[in-house]
Amino acid sequence: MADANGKKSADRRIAHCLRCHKPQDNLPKHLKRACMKRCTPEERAAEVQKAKKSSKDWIWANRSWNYNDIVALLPHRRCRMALVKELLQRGFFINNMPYIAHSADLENLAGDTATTATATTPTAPVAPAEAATSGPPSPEGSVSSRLLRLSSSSSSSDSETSDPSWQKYGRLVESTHSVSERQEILRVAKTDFLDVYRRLLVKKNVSNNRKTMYRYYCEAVVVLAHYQRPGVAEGMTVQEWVNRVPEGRRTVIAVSNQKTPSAQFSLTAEEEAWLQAYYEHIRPDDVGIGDCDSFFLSTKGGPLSNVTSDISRLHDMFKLPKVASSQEIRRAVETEATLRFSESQRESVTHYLGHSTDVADRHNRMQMAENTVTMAVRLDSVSDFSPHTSGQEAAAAAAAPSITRDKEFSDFVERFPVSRDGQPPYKKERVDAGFPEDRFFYDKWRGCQYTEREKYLLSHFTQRKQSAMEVGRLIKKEGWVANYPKPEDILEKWCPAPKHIVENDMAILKSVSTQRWKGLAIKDFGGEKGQGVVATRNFTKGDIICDYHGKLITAAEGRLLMQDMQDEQGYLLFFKNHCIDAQTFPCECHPNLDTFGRRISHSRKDPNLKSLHYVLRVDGEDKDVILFRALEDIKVDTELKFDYGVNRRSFRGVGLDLE
Ligand SMILES: C[S@@+](CC[C@H](N)C(=O)[O-])C[C@H]1O[C@@H](n2cnc3c(N)ncnc32)[C@H](O)[C@@H]1O
Repeated sequence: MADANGKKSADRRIAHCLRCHKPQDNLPKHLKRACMKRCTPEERAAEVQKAKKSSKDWIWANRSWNYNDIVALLPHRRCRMALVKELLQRGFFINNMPYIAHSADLENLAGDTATTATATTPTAPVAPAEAATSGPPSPEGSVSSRLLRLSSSSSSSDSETSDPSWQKYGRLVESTHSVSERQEILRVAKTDFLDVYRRLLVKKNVSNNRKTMYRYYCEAVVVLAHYQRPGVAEGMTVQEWVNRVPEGRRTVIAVSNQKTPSAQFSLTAEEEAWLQAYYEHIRPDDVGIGDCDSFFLSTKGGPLSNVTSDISRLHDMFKLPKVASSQEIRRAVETEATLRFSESQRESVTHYLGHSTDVADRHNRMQMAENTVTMAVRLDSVSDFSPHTSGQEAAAAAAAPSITRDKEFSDFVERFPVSRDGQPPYKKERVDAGFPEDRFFYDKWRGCQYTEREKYLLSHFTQRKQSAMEVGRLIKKEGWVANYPKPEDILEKWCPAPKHIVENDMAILKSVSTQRWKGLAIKDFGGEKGQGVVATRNFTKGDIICDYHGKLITAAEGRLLMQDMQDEQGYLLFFKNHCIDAQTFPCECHPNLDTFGRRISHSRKDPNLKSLHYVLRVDGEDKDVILFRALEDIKVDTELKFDYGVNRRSFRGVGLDLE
């Protein structure tokens, strides 16, 4: 130990002088000669202690950065990567930095600095504003081959590749991601998984294969994201699931069965919702005659016999190399823990990983739940699974039922109302307002915004399903740069609008009023049939095509008119106790137009339109309107036809398409 007089000591360590801020390899000597030469030995000794404590505290608390915090501080990627590079060069550690981000970001950074540090195909962007979605696995083979590689062959790369800090960076990437590497399947399969999840929530059809993939993924969450033995997923019972305990922002599940030592792990609200979706929407289909009590069921209805193989199959499905054993991932976690945590924390890690059989006896249940959550949160720093939830993912999460945090979130949105065009609050604002500093509410807020934007986009397409390009144009017009649905997703979600929406849709009201309907043309078919209407663009089933324009009279008046026409229906359309009379051409209100509705032909055998009654507020008045909806997808050039509900007599016996 160095003493205050600066005598040589075996324990002399470099510490910064807190007065001149310079590093000193012999601080007592430095203080005596420079910064505290007029002070007493006791004062210098106290200063040395203070400086040492300061060094120690700094190392404990400040040498490691969380990549997510850097993202919050520096949303702009270039600035962020410059800081990341600088921090790494200065020997800081950065946790939660997905290696995929390294590759892509480094590539960009390399561009900035005219280096050719090569990174293989990035599969997912990572920053929140950069829409995190996992793409297909890189064709380049093994996970490690996809880790950052610094090229040494390129001529222009010399400055960077020979820079030892870059090489150090490369090593760092490889060494810090051994756990996250093993979790790659969770990232790669997540988009597909969430797609099934959303479908389950809205009760859309999901194929059996996709359901199986979903179950494999849930098993992988338990084993790869929560480091549990496969036996835990195999042995977990419905009873144990039902009795899960909410604890803070997480949910704790205790599993005790003969297959494996007792285990307890904690899921985030999102993960809980995923497993609940399996439980509610997939598992019931697999329950066999035996009514097995296991939470996860094989498709034959029995308990799972080999979760390791299931996870392996999940890797096959996404063309990823076979996963390492769950034993290995737990070992990797322990190694990380050795580097990062104190001794007592490491002991808790061991318990969390289920290595100890006496966990259940050591604390009461609540205490255990609390410890489990603390441990799980701590272990999050080891993993980079789900570091960023994209808007779409967050929307799914926001829609998901959760037994935790709902109340808190309503306070959050009261404080930070969700708006279609606003921004979620920064971390500082969240913390200042008394909310947790993690991203849970932030992500959920973005999820709600995403849902609002989705609704907004869908509301624009009441009359007909647009093309992806048209949706894209609207998104661009709104000026959204992140957290918005893909046009293809909007198209997939599109469905014919319900009556009350149609009746209040401004675009439809306008077309009814002006009689300008797009995508239609009147064509002369000649002969007895005369004129008809053809599509000049493709329509989708459910699209509103046009109305039957005419004068509204009573059905009795309509029947009188028919008698005058020898029972021919002509241009009269009956509905309920009413009739629309379109005999007069041109009509008084549109003297220069040949309106489409009255020209549409009849077909009982093969109609592609259906007439429906609506009450629209046209020019300030409620108006009974007959709108035509497409009964099927209609291709360009197809003749439009609806069932007049008439017989041969009404066509003077010449109806071609009559029964
Ligand atoms: C509402 S109008 C349709 C437009 C009419 N074709 C025109 O040229 O103005 C109804 C009349 O069209 C003719 N029509 C409609 N559908 C037909 C069909 N499938 N075959 C033959 N004539 C048809 C009948 O003469 C019928 O009375």
